[in-house]
Amino acid sequence: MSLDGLGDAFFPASRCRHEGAGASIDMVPEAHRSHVRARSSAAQPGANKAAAAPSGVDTESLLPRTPFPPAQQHHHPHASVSVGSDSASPSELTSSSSSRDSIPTLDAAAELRRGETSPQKGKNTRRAKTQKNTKWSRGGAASSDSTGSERKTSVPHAPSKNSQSAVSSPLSTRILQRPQAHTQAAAATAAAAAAQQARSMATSYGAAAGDSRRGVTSPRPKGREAKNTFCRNVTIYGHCRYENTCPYIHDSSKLGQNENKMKRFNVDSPSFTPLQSSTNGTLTPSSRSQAISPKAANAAIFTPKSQRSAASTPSLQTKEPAVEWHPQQDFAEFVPGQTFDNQMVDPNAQAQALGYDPFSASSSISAMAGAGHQTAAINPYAQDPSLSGASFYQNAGGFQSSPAYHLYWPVGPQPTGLLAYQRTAHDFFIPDALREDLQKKAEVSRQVATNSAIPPIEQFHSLFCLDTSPQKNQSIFGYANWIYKAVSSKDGNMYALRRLENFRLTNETAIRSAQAWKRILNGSVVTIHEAFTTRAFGDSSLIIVTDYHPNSKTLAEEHFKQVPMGRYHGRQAASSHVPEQVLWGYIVQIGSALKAIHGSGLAARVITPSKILLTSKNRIRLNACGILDVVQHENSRPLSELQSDDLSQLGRLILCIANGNLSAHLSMQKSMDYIKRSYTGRLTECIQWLISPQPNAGAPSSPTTNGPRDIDNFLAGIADQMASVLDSELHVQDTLTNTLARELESSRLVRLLIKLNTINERPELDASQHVPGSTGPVASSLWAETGDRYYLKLFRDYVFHQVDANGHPVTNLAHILDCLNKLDAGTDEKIMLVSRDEQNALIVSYRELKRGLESSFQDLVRAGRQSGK
Ligand SMILES: Nc1ncnc2c1ncn2[C@@H]1O[C@H](COP(=O)(O)OP(=O)(O)OP(=O)(O)O)[C@@H](O)[C@H]1O
Repeated sequence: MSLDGLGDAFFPASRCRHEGAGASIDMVPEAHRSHVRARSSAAQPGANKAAAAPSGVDTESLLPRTPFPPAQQHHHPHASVSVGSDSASPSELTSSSSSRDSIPTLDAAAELRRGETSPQKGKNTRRAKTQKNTKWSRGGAASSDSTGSERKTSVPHAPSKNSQSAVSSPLSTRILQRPQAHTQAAAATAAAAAAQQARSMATSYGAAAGDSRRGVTSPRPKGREAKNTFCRNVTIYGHCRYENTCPYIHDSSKLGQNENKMKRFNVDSPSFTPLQSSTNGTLTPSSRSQAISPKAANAAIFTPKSQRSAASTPSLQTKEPAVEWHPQQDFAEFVPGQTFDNQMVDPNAQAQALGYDPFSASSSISAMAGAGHQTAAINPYAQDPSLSGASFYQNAGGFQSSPAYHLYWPVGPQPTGLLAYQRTAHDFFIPDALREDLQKKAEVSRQVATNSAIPPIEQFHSLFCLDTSPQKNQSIFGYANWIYKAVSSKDGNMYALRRLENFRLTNETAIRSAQAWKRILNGSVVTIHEAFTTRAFGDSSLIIVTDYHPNSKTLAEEHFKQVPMGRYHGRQAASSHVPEQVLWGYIVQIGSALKAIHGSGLAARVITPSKILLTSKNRIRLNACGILDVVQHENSRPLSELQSDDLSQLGRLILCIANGNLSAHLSMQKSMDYIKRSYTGRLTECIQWLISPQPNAGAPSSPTTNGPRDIDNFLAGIADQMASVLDSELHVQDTLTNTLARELESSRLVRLLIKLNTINERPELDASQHVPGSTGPVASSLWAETGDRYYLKLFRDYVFHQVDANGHPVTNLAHILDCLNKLDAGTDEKIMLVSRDEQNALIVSYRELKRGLESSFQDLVRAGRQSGK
């Protein structure tokens, strides 16, 4: 355990190092060094020469002149440091934890000595030699390589032989820095002792040493120091054999009461050093560079104050390597909303917190300790099986109201002159017209008739009548016909069922003629699936099953609508001019349909405004094809005649639409005059060619006029218009593709929101479920309120619950989209998350948040799988 992190956390300025005196400075923990330097500098400007001495300078000779004794001046094996303990200045730092001093100075002591005598030698070798030859020698006579500093050596009650190498080095090193007066006294006392006695002391280390050391007693600690200093023997050996006489504290609880209540900040303040899970699953202290930054995944567990309890968690002490002794206080769990004082007076709770490591529960989290962002292991776009059960239907089973089409409708003029990076809210969503069209289709598709008396037919159920008028026109098929929307129980799809009332099937082959129409798969033809007769309606009805195109209307409804109410009831609505491009679009689409139909040896036979569906803007489909083949099976005309009639019907259709009059073909000359006046000669010529009764009239605008009157010749004549229509359709396709790509972005954010809401404030999942191999008691903190989840909770507030300076809600769509997009990308940008009680402010990056989101969600998925087993 290094104190570097702690030192950095509280004393960032102490990071600067003095090159020349590195050995001596490294003896002192970072925090102490900073303080000691400050004090020394304040007391005597020249004091810092020791620290600032260049390499090669005899730092030892400088040390005794230091007016203010360094932190290691304690005469006692207790490594605790109380610098300037008689000062109550808040800026003073008091280290009450002896452990902090002991371990970091072990190697440093050797470093110092190596620098003094034999820089070439290895650390361990040098340290052993120091202990053997110089440490316990007194007066210099007994030591062959005693130095001035070593003659000052004085170690009161040494702990034990076995621990000599581990403990004596730092002690001896500290003695090097004793004040001049004290060392001189020690030297005088030592000079009075015989060399044999000195050797005996060196070998009988720990045995009745107190007597022999009385002559060189260290200065007794000041009362307040002793009160505030924990006995090092207890911390190292578990007990102090001199407890009755030892002035230091042996009860850790008293330590907290005596000292920590007085000093809010000191080097033993709760550590911000995160415990990182290494690859083998053990905890290691974070590196110096990571001391204060709250790395989301690996930082100490965050437990809101309200969630924290003293419920025990397994101790980490048993996991620690024997040589790395960690003071319990160093591993305090960071609890938002909890003051440092509270943590300090409860060392047991902190010790219990050591063993609790929610992060080791997830293998994915341990991967976070790595420097790389291991996103490859997690595919955020993969379909989670846990999500597969989600309903696709809005308001399914609940109250159904009309979709809120107005939600995104632009109010007022659109802003102009936006810069390249500026967007309006509408830029993030699909165009309003398309969205409304799709939503209406979905709404119409779900329409059901309550208390419907329409019976199910074969596999079709939930029949819903699509007819808009109760008056049925029998002129087309010779039968009254109705059309229903129905759901097939075979495949669950919706179909349109056209029923011809009172149809009597006299010839079986008649109904088989519908089979040929099943092969017509053209984008401009409503596909026929089957035909059958039924008596489900109480009569003999012919049923033609076709594709269902929700929210479509006929060309008759589009261009020849009747005014339904008022004095104009029944009258044809005033015609509006139909653009020529629309007419060409109709011609090309129907031409394409006829090409497919005629190519299959069939004829459409019904090309009339009421039997052509407009399924979306300018998108038409021939409807009710093949019905006449069944109904007029025995009175059928020659195919060539029927196919030529298809072209004539197409001509009349365009003529009527262009004139805005369903009976325009009855006054041909007048209607053609209107066409000539209102449209180009190219369209006029095309219409004339279509309605011309001559069988060999050539092709419209074709170089030769001798071609046959068929669909191929017709399409060749309008090739230029077909290319134009094809190009506009390609543009439409591109636009839709871009819209789809934009929606893909929205679906990304929806996935994020799903995960975020699945994790946030989940009440039932306890953290203890995710500690693999945990034998300790049940963790007290709720899963959703700790670790990564706590960050994510604060992030949710940051994104959605922002308020302005007056506390009013901020509903900034740009902010929300910005945050979610950055979270999805996992950027390195850092944000500050503030707890709701404003007692904690955490700085995290989107990258860390993303890792936490993914790992937390994986925790949930795993927990769900486990419960399913
Ligand atoms: N395959 C279909 N999919 C969806 N809606 C359809 C389908 N076929 C027809 N419709 C709708 O059903 C309604 C009635 O269609 P239909 O073909 O009966 O026209 P109509 O105006 O009633 O003509 P007619 O008076 O000659 O029966 C129209 O609004 C039409 O849009």
